[in-house]
Amino acid sequence: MNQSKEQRILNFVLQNAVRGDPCSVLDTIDKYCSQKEWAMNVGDEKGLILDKTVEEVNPSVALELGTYCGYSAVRIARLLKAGAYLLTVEFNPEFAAIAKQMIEFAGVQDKVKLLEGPSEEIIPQLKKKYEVDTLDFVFLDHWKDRYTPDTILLQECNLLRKGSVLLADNIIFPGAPEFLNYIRNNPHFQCTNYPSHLEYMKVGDAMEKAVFLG
Ligand SMILES: O=C(NC/C=C/[C@H]1O[C@@H](n2cnc3c(NCCO)ncnc32)[C@H](O)[C@@H]1O)c1cc(-c2ccc(F)cc2)cc(O)c1O
Ligand SMILES: [Mg+2]
Repeated sequence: MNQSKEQRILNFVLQNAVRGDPCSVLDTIDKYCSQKEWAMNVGDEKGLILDKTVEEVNPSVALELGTYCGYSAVRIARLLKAGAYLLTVEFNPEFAAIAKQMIEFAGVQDKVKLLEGPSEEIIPQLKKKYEVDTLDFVFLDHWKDRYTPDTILLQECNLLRKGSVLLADNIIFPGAPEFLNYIRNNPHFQCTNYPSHLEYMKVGDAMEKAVFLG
């Protein structure tokens, strides 16, 4: 059975990156996906916006929706302070298995909890089953039509507190128009747009930051 693209990305990392060095894992994925096979990692350009936001928030508890191969999980986890952790949610078992290996190879496994399942099932379990009080930072990068329902669900589950920061990928391409309309017209969120480019391409894209006002 021939390999998946995601398996090829992982193998390229295992063979070319430095074990325990998150930056080398990120650089190696970016090299593979810009030179050999495009993949939907947040990438190096939008990755810098993600980095700056994570550094600004300095979260104790972070959530990511849509792990995929683990690129942004490694990107976020490498910046977390001692004792802080990232919960990342992925419902495709093949991608989850790849991301697990990616996270372990990068050496950030002690800061990352990979939760396998659909976000709409996992979010309501975060308080009781995963002992979360509130979330300091949320990175949305899963199916674009799920950004809004999951943002509503996070509020319904009392997982956001005054100052919680959401960062959403792909505002322009593939686009999340319904989410943009929801979040920009919601008086409980203060929004900021960060223009950029689609990963590994010259196509325009953007990220949207939304601070929960309580
Ligand atoms: O579609 C994009 N991302 C989706 C990510 C999905 C990942 O997240 C997982 N996932 C999805 N929904 C859920 C869920 N809950 C919701 C469902 O129950 N719960 C848990 N996990 C979930 C999937 O299994 C994948 O691992 C995208 C496309 C382009 C793109 C640009 C240009 C092109 F030409 C083509 C594509 C660029 C990007 O940066 C992109 O992020
Ligand atoms: Mg994306």
